[in-house]
Amino acid sequence: MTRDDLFKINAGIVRDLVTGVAKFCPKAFVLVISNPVNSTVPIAAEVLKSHNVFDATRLFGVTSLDVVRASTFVSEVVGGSPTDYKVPVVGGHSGETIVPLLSQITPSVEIPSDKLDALVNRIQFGGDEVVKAKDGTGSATLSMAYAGFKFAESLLRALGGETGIVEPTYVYLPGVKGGEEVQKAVGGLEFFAVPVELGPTGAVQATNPLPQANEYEQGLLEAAKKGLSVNIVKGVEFISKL
Ligand SMILES: NC(=O)c1ccc[n+]([C@@H]2O[C@H](COP(=O)([O-])OP(=O)(O)OC[C@H]3O[C@@H](n4cnc5c(N)ncnc54)[C@H](O)[C@@H]3O)[C@@H](O)[C@H]2O)c1
Ligand SMILES: O=C(O)C[C@H](O)C(=O)O
Repeated sequence: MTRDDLFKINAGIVRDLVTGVAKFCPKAFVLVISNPVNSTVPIAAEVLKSHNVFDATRLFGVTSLDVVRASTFVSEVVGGSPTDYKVPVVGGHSGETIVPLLSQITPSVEIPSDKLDALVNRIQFGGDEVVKAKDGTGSATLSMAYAGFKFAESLLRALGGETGIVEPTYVYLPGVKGGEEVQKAVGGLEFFAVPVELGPTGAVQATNPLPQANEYEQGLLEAAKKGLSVNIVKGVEFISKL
């Protein structure tokens, strides 16, 4: 089962939960982790829009697990510990829409060219690997819990006034400061995951790491854009065609 296969079940669940948010707690911060995140976040946005309570700075798709996996798999290739590396991962949260920017790892590391394709593939399809191994009994539940906790904790710290907190997250670009620049760089897509600075009001500033992407990463981005545009339309139409 792919994340997209989950659409049929989860689209309605997310729609109904977010309808509750729109009606009863419209100022809530909504962190969507249910798959397919690429489509469930657009569904949440459409529901909130239809109730005239949409604020893009309060809606987040949780993509932290891709960054957790990326730093883990990078450390397996170059040595050290996962916590030694910060790997920007942009795009979406499924297969080829997950784009690790390995040229921007900090501290900078050299990935041997004969290991590059396999490493990128493992980062993109690590979640599918787990789903397949669990054979119908769920997904990467514990790592998802860790990723969800990590993101929620960062947001709570930022809401509490701590500064300089940046997390990767899948956001509605036109509604977040700095998002329009990213949107231009991704051919007009409305949703895309980039590192976002969190603050007392939610998403305060999206950063755009795309201009520094190398040729290899530009190729990955092209494939991601195609996949994402289909996923986003699917989410939006699920609500607009009701
Ligand atoms: N974004 C990520 O990084 C990430 C990572 C892993 C899994 N996921 C997604 O998280 C979701 C949960 O994964 P899991 O492995 O824990 O699945 P799971 O099947 O183990 O658990 C799903 C839970 O949802 C409950 N549920 C079903 N319908 C519901 C409803 N209408 N309202 C409220 N709860 C309902 C079920 O009772 C069950 O406890 C899936 O959509 C999965 O794809 C996301
Ligand atoms: O639930 C899935 O399909 C996989 C999950 O999104 C993951 O990244 O582990």
